[in-house]
Amino acid sequence: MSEVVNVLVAFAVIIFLFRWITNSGNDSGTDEQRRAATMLGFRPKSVTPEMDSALTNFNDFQIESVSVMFPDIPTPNIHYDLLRTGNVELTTNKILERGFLESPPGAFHTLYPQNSGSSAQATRPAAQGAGSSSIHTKKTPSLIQRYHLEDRVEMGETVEEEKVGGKATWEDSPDKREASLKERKAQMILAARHPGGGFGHHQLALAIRLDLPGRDEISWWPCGGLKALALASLPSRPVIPGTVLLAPLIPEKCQKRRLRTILEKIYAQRARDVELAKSTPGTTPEDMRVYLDDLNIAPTLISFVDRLKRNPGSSSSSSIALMSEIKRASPSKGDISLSANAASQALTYALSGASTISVLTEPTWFKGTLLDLRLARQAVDSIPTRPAFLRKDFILDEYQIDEARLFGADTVLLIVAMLEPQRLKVLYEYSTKVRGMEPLVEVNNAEEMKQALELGARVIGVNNRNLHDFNVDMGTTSRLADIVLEHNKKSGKETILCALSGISTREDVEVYRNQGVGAVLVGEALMRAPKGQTEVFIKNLLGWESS
Ligand SMILES: O=C(O)c1ccccc1NCC(=O)[C@H](O)[C@H](O)COP(=O)(O)O
Repeated sequence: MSEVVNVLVAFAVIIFLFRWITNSGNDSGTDEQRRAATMLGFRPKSVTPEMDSALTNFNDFQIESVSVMFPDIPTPNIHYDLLRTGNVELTTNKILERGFLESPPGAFHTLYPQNSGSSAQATRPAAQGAGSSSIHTKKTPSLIQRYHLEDRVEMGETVEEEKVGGKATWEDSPDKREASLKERKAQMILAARHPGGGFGHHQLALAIRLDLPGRDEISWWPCGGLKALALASLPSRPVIPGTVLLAPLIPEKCQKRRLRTILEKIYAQRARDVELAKSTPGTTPEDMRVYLDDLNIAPTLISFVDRLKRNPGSSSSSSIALMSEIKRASPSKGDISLSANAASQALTYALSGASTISVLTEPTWFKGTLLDLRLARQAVDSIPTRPAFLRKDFILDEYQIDEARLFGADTVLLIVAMLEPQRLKVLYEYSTKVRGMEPLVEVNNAEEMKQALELGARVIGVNNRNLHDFNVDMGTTSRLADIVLEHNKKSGKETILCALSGISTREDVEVYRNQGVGAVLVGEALMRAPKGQTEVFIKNLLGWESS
């Protein structure tokens, strides 16, 4: 009997699933939505009309809401993330937690081409017909009206900022909690409104909404429930009154919490740099495609992996290759060698036996450029076994991989700590499959190492420097070396393990050599070698004196 019931239940579940799947297929929207889903690889969420707005397009409103709080984040990134989340709160949370949002893929720009006109135009899907956008014209009450604060405003009530910034207390009954919450909201509105006699309406509305993910959760929100206000205080241009007005409300501890690490700052700056380059005539993504695919004018490519296996010590059983870096400055050390000439430095490295020349092309913190890469490459181009060139940068977009190729790189750096797994995979595949370059995948711990191995990376660099706090721990590579050796043994693969950062002595190199490390990347120590002594320094460092 129970078997019959089981079969009936199973049958009912199958029918239900079948109907659900087929119905959701029917619901799956217009041709444009289906096309967008196919091109983006996920079904874009329609944007919900969740807040009052004088703006007529909800998409715009949501993007604008995030954008005023995070002017550092490029608008396309915000738009792309909102298509995934469909929700301002989820997107802002993501920015708070990670400090950045991924750049959208090329398909996004085809669907949502940038338009110099109104933001409404700029953010609407290209495929969408004029009549399909939502028009929201309803006149909405102000925050003062919505929270019934007219009388308090009339009476000239003021609220001290410190009072608002205090920690939320957990009241012992639902009624008291409700009342306390209501009062907190009222105080936030009054405090924000009072000093300047006005505030950025939708910004504050958003702050209040974010402050209440669920009534019962308020006591667990960070910073005493003022998370949203902390958002509004992130470094920004003070264009909207609410932004400057709200900033002083943030308790000091919250401000500290929200300080971004250097890696996050570099990411945000690089994302802006990429958007600028993409929108500059002559270097648009389409121009890059023409240079690389139609005209085929990128300098010739060599195999990074093969080149790493060849070095002045390759005849010995424990050979170790050198990746020598051109690095004028760094966030941790400031200026290192501002007068360095990339071309002459590259020639010296090549003649000293380097397998790879790593060129830092990041301008703001490292004082490098793509021109350095191009000239360094040109300086050694006639050497028959020239070193491979690594574009050492903070790669977050396929566009930078195209730039790298065009300026003469044979490989690019992909930093696991900086990229979401899916994005890392996309960039890895783009580099290998589309541009023919095996990247150097950088990791800093066992979790990231696992990710790099799952990716199938053939060259993995362990950075001894923690890019969030600059701490250099030379044992980092040593601790992770076994994972790679084990992986190689099991898989029969030959993943090359590289040690990055902090290497300056022969002893450093010897330790790694004995641990099966295949290459060391050295920057500062080489850049600081006395003039004319770089070649001697390298030969001594790698133990190549007799070669
Ligand atoms: O070098 C830094 O201060 C730094 C800070 C934040 C992100 C990256 C950073 N450096 C990039 C590197 O990984 C190094 O340039 C490279 O490994 C060489 O290191 P070193 O030999 O110590 O110059």
